[in-house]
Amino acid sequence: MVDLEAFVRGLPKAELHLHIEGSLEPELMFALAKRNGIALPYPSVEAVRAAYAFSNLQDFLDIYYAGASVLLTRQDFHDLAMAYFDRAAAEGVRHAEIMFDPQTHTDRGVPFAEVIEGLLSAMAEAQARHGMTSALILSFLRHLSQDAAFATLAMAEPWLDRITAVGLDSSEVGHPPRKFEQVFAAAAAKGLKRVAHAGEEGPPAYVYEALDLLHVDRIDHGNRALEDEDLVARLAAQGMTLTVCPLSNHKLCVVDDLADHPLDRMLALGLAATVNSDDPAYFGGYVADNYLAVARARGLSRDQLAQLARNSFAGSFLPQEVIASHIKDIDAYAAAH
Ligand SMILES: Nc1ncnc2[nH]cnc12
Ligand SMILES: [Zn+2]
Repeated sequence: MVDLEAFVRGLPKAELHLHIEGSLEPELMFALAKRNGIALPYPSVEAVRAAYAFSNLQDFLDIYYAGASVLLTRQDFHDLAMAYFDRAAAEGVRHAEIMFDPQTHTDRGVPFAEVIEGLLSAMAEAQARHGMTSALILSFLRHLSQDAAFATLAMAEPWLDRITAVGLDSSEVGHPPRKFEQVFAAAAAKGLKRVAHAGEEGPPAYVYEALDLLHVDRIDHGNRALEDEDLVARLAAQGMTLTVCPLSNHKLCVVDDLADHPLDRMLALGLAATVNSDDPAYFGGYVADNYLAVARARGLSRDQLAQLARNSFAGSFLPQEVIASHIKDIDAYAAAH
């Protein structure tokens, strides 16, 4: 029997909650800053890492947006995404649905085309190099206006056939899903799927709004849904996928201690929970690290880990027959290990 780490790394997985800007490692941040002649407010890679101590979501977001300022050209976005795909492929990720925040870049004068063309070329290379499939989720920044989100959707128009879904991220409290009801309806009318961060720091009411007003296909995080029994029952009955991010939850103080993480409680309640890395360069681990950390902290069984991996494909936007084939691979892997 292989050890737990080897089991987790070999387990076929999909990653459903990954901000590509959050995979910018300090080493690449420095390399891109140099390439683009940008001065960073940190003297070294070690100083950047030392700054990654957060007491809440906003603390993190301030540093995350500052870090993204080194990304200027399509080559930068390509290199960023390739670094993620290479790492993810090496730890058993067969499919990744990655979020990107166009407004973080277009508001600095970086053309939308530079961002998306760099990401799309990396996605094609990941398929060729690793046989890894991927999809793009265009995320609106919720601290900005719905009009700004509409302008972003308009910019994306020439690429809509290569964008799978829209998402909603950034500062949650004070920016409820209802603020984006019309732009999500417009995205749905264009055939896009919908996801939204809800219940990370925001109350259960925001999860209800994501369901009832944004008509989401997945909830990103969803931790605070556990405060409302009726909501839990509804999410379970609907089979709504929750993209849970254990190391992020710990680093952003959504949970005080990983030993108190509710992941296995979610599974026991019948929720379709999955494990994801959110912003791996900032939170200290990629997806396998998240599986491992929560498995150790909560004493999860290999059956539970395999269930989480099945949930990741079942909650993806892949065609049903492709999902079924990945789940067959997980069944065979779990039986053999
Ligand atoms: N965990 C998170 N919550 C909200 N917005 C984000 N943007 C990047 N990571 C995020
Ligand atoms: Zn996130």
